[in-house]
Amino acid sequence: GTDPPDKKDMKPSTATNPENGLSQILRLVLQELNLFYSRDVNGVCLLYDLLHSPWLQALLKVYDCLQEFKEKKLVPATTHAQTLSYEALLSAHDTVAQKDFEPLLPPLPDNIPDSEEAMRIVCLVKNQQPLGATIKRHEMTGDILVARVIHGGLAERSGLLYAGDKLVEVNGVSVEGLDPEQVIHILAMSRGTIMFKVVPVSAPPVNSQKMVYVRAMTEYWPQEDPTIPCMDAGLPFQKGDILQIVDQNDALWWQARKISDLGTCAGLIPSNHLLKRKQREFWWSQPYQPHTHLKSTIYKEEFVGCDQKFFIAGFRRSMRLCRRKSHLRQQHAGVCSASGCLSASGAPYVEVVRYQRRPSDKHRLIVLVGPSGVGVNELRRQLIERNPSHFQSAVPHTTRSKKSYEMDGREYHYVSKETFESLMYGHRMLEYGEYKGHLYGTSVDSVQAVLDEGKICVMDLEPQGIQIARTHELKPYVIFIKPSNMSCMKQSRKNAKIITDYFVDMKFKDEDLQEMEDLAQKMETQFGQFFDHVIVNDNLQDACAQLLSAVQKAQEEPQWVPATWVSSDTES
Ligand SMILES: Nc1ncnc2c1ncn2[C@@H]1O[C@H](COP(=O)(O)OP(=O)(O)OP(=O)(O)O)[C@@H](O)[C@H]1O
Repeated sequence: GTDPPDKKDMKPSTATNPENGLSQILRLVLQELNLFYSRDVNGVCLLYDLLHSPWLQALLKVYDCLQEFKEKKLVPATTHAQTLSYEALLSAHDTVAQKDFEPLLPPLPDNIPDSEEAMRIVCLVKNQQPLGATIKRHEMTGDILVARVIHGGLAERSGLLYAGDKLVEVNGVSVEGLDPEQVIHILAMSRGTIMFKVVPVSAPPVNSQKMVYVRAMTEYWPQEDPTIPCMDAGLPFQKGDILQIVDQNDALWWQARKISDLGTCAGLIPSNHLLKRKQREFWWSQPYQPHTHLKSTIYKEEFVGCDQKFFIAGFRRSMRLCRRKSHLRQQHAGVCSASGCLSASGAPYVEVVRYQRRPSDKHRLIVLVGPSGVGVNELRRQLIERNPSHFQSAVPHTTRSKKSYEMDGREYHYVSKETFESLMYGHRMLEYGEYKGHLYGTSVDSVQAVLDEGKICVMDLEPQGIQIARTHELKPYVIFIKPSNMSCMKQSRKNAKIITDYFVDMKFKDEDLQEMEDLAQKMETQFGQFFDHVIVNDNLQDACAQLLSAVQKAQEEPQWVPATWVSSDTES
């Protein structure tokens, strides 16, 4: 026949690629044999089958691999391994591979009753984590029942314990007549394998609900809630946390995980209904505390930013003072309850979905919120200044008359009181207030006008206005500008001046900084659930860079938004 493949072909670089070497040769031989096979040459079929056999191919691959390692100078991992040969390694591998590492379970007890099918023996191997099930005593029968099985816990993963199963024995000890605490004690004392004898619940609960994600509009601390069925199983959360609700079977206690911690076992949280009830009870239990007036004497000058045409709108002194005044009024009136502001509907949880803005969608409104003097306007100004053709403020409305140097639609939209009020009562004003006998405010339409131009509208809003802005048409992304700690603020605001009503620039006093810190804390407590992002404004440059990056992410990356914002888009 044909010449064997020459030596050069037979010595391919096995050291670099074990796919070559002998396997390569085998492939070549097979190719050639294929020619004979089709011509039906005697004995060729036999040889063909032999060379095709999987064991020979596998053997050759092993040989190639060994050859590759033979050429390398292998360094033993430990001194003990120095004397190991390949054979010893392979034999060790085989011994380990053949071993059964499943836990050795104790034999089933002999005294299983006749009604055997009514009992289930469940063996769980306890490790560091909790068993992930809670128990309770049946009020009438006194039976110890599995109250709930926590998602992602050991019991749930075993698939052998269900809520409603009746516990008969734990590690051979009858639980009849015992308190749940005594059973817990037995469990706590047990190590390794725990054997439960249970009477299975007749119809194990099926969780047919779809998994939902919610934003917590309030905070919850299981340690402070004496009504939680099992404190250790509770999931604490803060305002604004995104939770994955995995089980809503119980009307009072749901099971949830934080999206920042999805790998863990779920925890108990009060259901929507229960949490609402708790908040009502808390609210009524609070003694009446009139809100203290926030003394704020920092007033800014009328002509700030007047010479810089692109950010004239929304930076004017009257507008800012009016905004501040309205904030003080609302604080004084106690618009938000002591238990904190919830969503517009008062729901403690709001269903959310991931929203990714498509390039054809309008930009999301960027709302900056922060205590007076923290630098909201400074940051907004710097952002717009960076790229005025991309970022813009909304032009506010006012009922005051236009000054000679002003232009309608540039500094303000100058409108009559009637027009202003019709916008107000028609819920077209995101914020409004009165200053020196005139009305000032920013309308939804002004914001829309910026968005319609394909720009990003950046506005400064008092926190009370956030809820009004939270609509599917604006899809606001709220950034909280927060002061850093007092000592840092003293340092960073050393040369900063605040413009007062008296046309004299003044340095920040310690009281101003303290007031800012207190107000920031109040804002976070009352409105933290609405904040999509928080920036600490210590170093101005850093804060500007963070703002730019947050604004870009808000527009380009998926974000959690209320589900209604997205479903309204689909419907319209
Ligand atoms: N990180 C910072 N470092 C130093 N100075 C700052 C910083 N941020 C802001 N400032 C200065 O602090 C002063 C107050 O800031 P700004 O006018 O932006 O306050 P504001 O939050 O808009 O308050 P208001 O509600 O009174 O309008 C300004 O002079 C500003 O330049």
